[in-house]
Amino acid sequence: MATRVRPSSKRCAVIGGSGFLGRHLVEKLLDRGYSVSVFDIRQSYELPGVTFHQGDLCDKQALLPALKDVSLVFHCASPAPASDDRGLFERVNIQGTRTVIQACIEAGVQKMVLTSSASVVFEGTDIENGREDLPYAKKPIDFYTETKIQQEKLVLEACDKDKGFLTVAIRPHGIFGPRDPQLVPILVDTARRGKMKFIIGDGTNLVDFTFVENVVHGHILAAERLRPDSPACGKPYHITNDEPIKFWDFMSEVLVGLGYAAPRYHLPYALVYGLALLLWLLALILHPLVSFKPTFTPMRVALAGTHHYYSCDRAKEDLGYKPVVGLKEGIERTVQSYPHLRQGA
Ligand SMILES: NC(=O)c1ccc[n+]([C@@H]2O[C@H](COP(=O)([O-])OP(=O)(O)OC[C@H]3O[C@@H](n4cnc5c(N)ncnc54)[C@H](O)[C@@H]3O)[C@@H](O)[C@H]2O)c1
Ligand SMILES: CC(C)CCC[C@@H](C)[C@H]1CC[C@H]2C3=C(CC[C@]12C)[C@@]1(C)CC[C@H](O)[C@@H](C(=O)O)[C@@H]1CC3
Repeated sequence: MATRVRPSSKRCAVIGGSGFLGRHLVEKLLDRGYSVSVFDIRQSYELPGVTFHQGDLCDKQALLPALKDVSLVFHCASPAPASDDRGLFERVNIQGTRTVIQACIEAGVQKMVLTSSASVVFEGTDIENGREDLPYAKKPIDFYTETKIQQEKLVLEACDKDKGFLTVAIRPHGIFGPRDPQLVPILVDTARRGKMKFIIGDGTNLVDFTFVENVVHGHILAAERLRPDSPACGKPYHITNDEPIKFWDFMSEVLVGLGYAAPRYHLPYALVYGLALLLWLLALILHPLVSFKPTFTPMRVALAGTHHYYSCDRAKEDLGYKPVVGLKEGIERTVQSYPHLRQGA
């Protein structure tokens, strides 16, 4: 009888490895002596020690070669939240994740770490020091969040010690850092269009922003601690900088660091949220005739005007997690990394 070769524990695959978080994760894995397969719908760089497989994660036949001899899979692919395309989110985050799980089991993968999001419990109202036992949002604030909830449930439910397939989910919040295509570029674009003069609400709401290297550290700890006897099996973990900051202080530090003025004038939260909702509805109704994407979506306004910070005590206790880069240093390194987004550049 042919014996199955057990994949080497230092061989892993990163699905979504061409993305912002994915590439930082790949770089750290290489530093730690892993050999890495990247599976992504696009290839955005080349690195020695990395094998690229280009394809859609909804296609099992395309995935299987990337998972050959791999014992550990990180799944950090998702369509960008700004696309707000319900069909795409459902296809990739829900059906695609089912396909990823099936492909992993078929390929003999032993561990899977999902990048989920702390937003799976966020409904647009205050969350202060939220723990992982908060219920999933009953009314998720957008299609992205709705499908991230389904995705997390699928992955955690697939954890099966008897079959030797272990899963865990990492829930980061507000990832920022060099090469981020989202937070800093959108912020600067909004400032350049003269729309970052206003503070939504009283400006005292506390939020987690998490430097990308801390998120990577949380993923690797989870992967390395995931064993049949570990409390991490089938569980979600918040990973943050553990330094909640006022949302508008964070925005101001980044803007000022890049040479733009900090927002100064206050607008009532309910007014801005109502306007954002109206604009979102208008964009939906007019979609077949004209296409426009409002900057201030209900999700962004809710994130800008409420408390949303999370406890990472569970990650500290079960995974030995501790942030490796403080918020101040993270902001400085991020600002330095965007010379092309400076005022006047
Ligand atoms: N950026 C944040 O603030 C944040 C916070 C919490 C959670 N997350 C989660 O982290 C993960 C990574 O996010 P990111 O910010 O690096 O995004 P990103 O857009 O930079 O990376 C996502 C990657 O997924 C790939 N991808 C998308 N659809 C695919 C498909 N059908 N098949 C194969 N590859 C596909 C993209 O090409 C891209 O390279 C996502 O799951 C996201 O939900 C992000
Ligand atoms: C126009 C201004 C009011 C705000 C400009 C900055 C925003 C573009 C970002 C501020 C907080 C960010 C954020 C996300 C996207 C970009 C912001 C809205 C996420 C929604 C991206 C997806 C993640 O899963 C969410 C998470 O749980 O971490 C992010 C939350 C913060």
